[in-house]
Amino acid sequence: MTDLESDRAEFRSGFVCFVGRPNTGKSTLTNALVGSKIAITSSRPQTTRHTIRGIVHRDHAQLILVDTPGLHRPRTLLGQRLNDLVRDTYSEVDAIGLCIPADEKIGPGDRWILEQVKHNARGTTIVGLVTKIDKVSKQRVMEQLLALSKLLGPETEVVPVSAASGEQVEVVVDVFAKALPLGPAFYPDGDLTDEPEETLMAELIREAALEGVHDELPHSLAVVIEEIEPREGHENMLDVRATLYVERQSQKAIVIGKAGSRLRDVGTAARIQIEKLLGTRIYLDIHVKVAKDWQRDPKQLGRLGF
Ligand SMILES: Nc1nc2c(ncn2[C@@H]2O[C@H](COP(=O)(O)OP(=O)(O)OP(=O)(O)O)[C@@H](O)[C@H]2O)c(=O)[nH]1
Repeated sequence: MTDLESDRAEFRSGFVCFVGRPNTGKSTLTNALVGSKIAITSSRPQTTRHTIRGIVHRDHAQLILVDTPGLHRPRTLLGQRLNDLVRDTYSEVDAIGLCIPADEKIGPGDRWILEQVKHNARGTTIVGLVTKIDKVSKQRVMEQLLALSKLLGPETEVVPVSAASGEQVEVVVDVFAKALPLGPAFYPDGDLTDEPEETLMAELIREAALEGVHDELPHSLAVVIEEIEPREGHENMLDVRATLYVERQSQKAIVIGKAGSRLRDVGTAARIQIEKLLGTRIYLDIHVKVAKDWQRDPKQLGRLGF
């Protein structure tokens, strides 16, 4: 065998997802691994909605990261569909990373998620990840690694990592790579995500609209990209028209703000992110509409892409 052939014979590729309570650093770790902002992150829990794949290319492996929304008790049809989606994801991946932040005690929520994973993905490799290690002392990291190892059992690997500082990120890649089946890459080098750009644009607008708002909004907010067109008379500039759906008039007022000031800020923040994503200037026009109880209405859910 030539060197190249033996390299190919050793190549591994497959699907990985990170699970854990809200705010445990799953999206940030995804971004650190992929090296580009593709999954939404925010300081607020439960903002990750769509199954977004980021692709990690290395000489010896390709990891396709599937970012799932957090599991939670379903109270609406949307909640139910999100949970179904998460469970399907568990059973389809090759390896699952259970994220536990270094600065929080392991609790019933973590144990419940582990039960769900074990129940829905028998035989799938589980890796324990102690995240945010930059936030605590080495001693505390050690204690958390031991606690997690005790929870997962002696056969399961546990890895400390900080997505913020980058410490151990490559170790995480290697540990997951080992868990993947031998086989060629699924995606050509250079592809970061197979989500259509429209979905990513909608996510960026949603993320900007959620920044700094209170608990009730996250699940009441959906964004649809209505139209993308080249701007007339402007080379290299796009007109993007988006609709931001809320469920109630009161939420519309929150999103728009006094004399439209908040919506303007949301538009600016989203525009900057979308321009980075597309590498071109855009003119972003966001309309806010009330779609009453869209979370409970199958027809509206379908239209909004759920
Ligand atoms: N210091 C530090 N903060 C981190 C690290 N990783 C994530 N964070 C912060 O923790 C918060 C939550 O991170 P996310 O990546 O959004 O968490 P998540 O698990 O995807 O959250 P959900 O989408 O709600 O499920 C954010 O404020 C991040 O900036 C890390 O390695 N170090």
